[in-house]
Amino acid sequence: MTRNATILRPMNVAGMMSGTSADGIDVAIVRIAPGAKGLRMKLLAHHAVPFSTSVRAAVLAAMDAGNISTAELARLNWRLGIAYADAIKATLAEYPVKLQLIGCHGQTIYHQGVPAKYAGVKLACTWQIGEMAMLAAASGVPVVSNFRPADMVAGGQGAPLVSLLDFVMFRHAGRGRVLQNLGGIGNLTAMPAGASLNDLIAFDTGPANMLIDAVTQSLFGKPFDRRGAIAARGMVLEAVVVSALKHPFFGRKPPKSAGREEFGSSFAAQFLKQCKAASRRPEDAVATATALTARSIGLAYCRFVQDRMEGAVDYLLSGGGAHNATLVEMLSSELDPLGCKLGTTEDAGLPAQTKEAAAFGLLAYETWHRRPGNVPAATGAVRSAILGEITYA
Ligand SMILES: Nc1ncnc2c1ncn2[C@@H]1O[C@H](COP(=O)(O)OP(=O)(O)OP(=O)(O)O)[C@@H](O)[C@H]1O
Ligand SMILES: CC(=O)N[C@H]1[C@@H]2OC[C@@H](O2)[C@@H](O)[C@@H]1O[C@H](C)C(=O)O
Repeated sequence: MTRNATILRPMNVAGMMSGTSADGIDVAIVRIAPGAKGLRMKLLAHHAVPFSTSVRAAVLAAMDAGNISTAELARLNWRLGIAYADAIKATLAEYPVKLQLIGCHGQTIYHQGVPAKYAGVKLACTWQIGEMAMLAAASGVPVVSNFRPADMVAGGQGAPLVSLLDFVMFRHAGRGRVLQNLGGIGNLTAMPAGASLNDLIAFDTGPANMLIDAVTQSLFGKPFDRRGAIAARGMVLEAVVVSALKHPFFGRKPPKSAGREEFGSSFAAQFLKQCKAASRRPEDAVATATALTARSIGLAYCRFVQDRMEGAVDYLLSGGGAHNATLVEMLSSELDPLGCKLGTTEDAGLPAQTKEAAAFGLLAYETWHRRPGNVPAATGAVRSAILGEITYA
């Protein structure tokens, strides 16, 4: 397959995402083709491959690490390369699609979207790891990866990048739409009815499942609160929610991005301490973490989005948190009174668990055609940029 800067060709592209929850790798194979009104995308296959316990532990340790050896990072980089290679092989064994390209996000182990002083200069930085030579060799097709730095060099926060897919797949001429992903971190893309790419509002909303997972693991020894069953039995500790919402991230104006750096182990430890001081029932802590996610999203919508939307608004959820019934119910209590009709991306054609992976398929397609993939209105970049680098098979 040769690369062509001007002629867009239909392609089968696999997007691969392993996110801040560190639960595993989502693979979405999409058919992307030019159409009269822009690109058209169709989901051909989706496969989720969980990380093994040891890989998950290594990823979490690297993400929350104050201290990690270079040797450990190098090994993890290669181990993740093997995990991505295994994930694409498993997907293609189940869905034998003729692939032409892969877009692999890699695993974020550090993200600092805002410049800070380091070694005599101010810089922002981000790092997604996973040895892509493994993935290219295993799949036999070129792999686009390392999407975030080019946006940051253009003055953006390097995130969120999913906004382009939100625009391509979900914009609506007559209805406002908010796309809310509920991964480890939550993010939203808001599009007023008939919006152009420059009219988007997009930013990270704070923790989605990250805190719920940490609290559930610590108090119940389970990696997540399946369907929100534990939270449903608990009572929300209002004072703890109010205190947690004082974290400066929530009040900061977009563009903004977050990660375990803000809402990882030390935030969870402090939150748990407050919950334990307020109640002896562990399910109350899970309910309170779930309420914090819902409340922070409601507040973000009020503060940064509502003014820009007119008329009916579809609020479409995606990501693993869309399966948490208690979280969805709490979100509904926050958002219904603000005129938002809650649904999932599935209602508009893309299953909740596939959206982020599909986004990296689209971004790879754009890079392959030497077209920009960032949305400056979302990341805060001063210009658009072609994202990523290519590893050939
Ligand atoms: N059935 C379920 N019930 C409740 N929660 C669930 C369920 N399935 C998944 N989740 C939650 O979704 C999380 C994974 O979501 P997802 O894969 O969308 O996140 P991610 O891609 O790792 O994160 P990010 O989008 O921040 O990069 C799990 O850690 C869990 O908390
Ligand atoms: C640095 C990084 O990996 N950020 C992720 C993370 O997970 C969710 C949220 O924080 C989002 O900003 C981003 O991922 C999605 C795919 C994005 O860039 O749109």
